Amino acid sequence: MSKTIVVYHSGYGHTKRVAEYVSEGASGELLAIDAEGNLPEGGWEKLQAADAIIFGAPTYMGSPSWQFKKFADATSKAWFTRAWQDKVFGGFTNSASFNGDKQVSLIALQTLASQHGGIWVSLGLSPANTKAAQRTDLNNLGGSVGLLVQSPSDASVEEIPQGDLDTAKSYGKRVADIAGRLAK
Ligand SMILES: Cc1cc2nc3c(=O)[nH]c(=O)nc-3n(C[C@H](O)[C@H](O)[C@H](O)COP(=O)(O)O)c2cc1C
Repeated sequence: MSKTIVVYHSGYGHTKRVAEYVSEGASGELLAIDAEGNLPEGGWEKLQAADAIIFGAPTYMGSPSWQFKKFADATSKAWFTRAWQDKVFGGFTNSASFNGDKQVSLIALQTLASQHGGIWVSLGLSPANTKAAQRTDLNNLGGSVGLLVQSPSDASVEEIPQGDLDTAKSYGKRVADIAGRLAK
């Protein structure tokens, strides 16, 4: 079985809840970036041992949070030795607006994975974009590069649309399944 790590930052808990769904789908392990942009003790070793790494960050002012960016810059140590070459990668972002410039964050995560020589996994779901589509549907936000989640600005952590959370679980499973196939 492949080993997936979901490494994420969350300022107010919403992205953390999304990360939990992604991790559940992947049968993976969560690794939180703290409020100072640092990993806990042993975090880098966990990432090194993973077959798949899934990046997660809230979109703040049109890009991943600065704490995630601090982590991203710190991955340059792994980059120098090509330590993450050919690992499988995925990524997700969560923000308040339906659009909210989430795609900018997602492309930043995809670019980070590519800098490391990683194999990026797309969302792999058709969009639910008909008149009948609802927020309980899978991929109602119509993502393709990776996972998009919308948490309304006045929503509690428990009020994130269920369709987005189900999409998160499905995406985590997809990344882990692909990592499993490549690990054979
Ligand atoms: C500093 C800051 C900047 C934000 N910028 C955006 C933004 O550019 N687009 C958007 O849709 N939401 C934006 N939001 C809303 C957050 O993305 C949203 O509340 C998200 O659920 C926060 O996730 P978290 O609870 O994991 O921190 C911003 C929130 C903060 C605090």
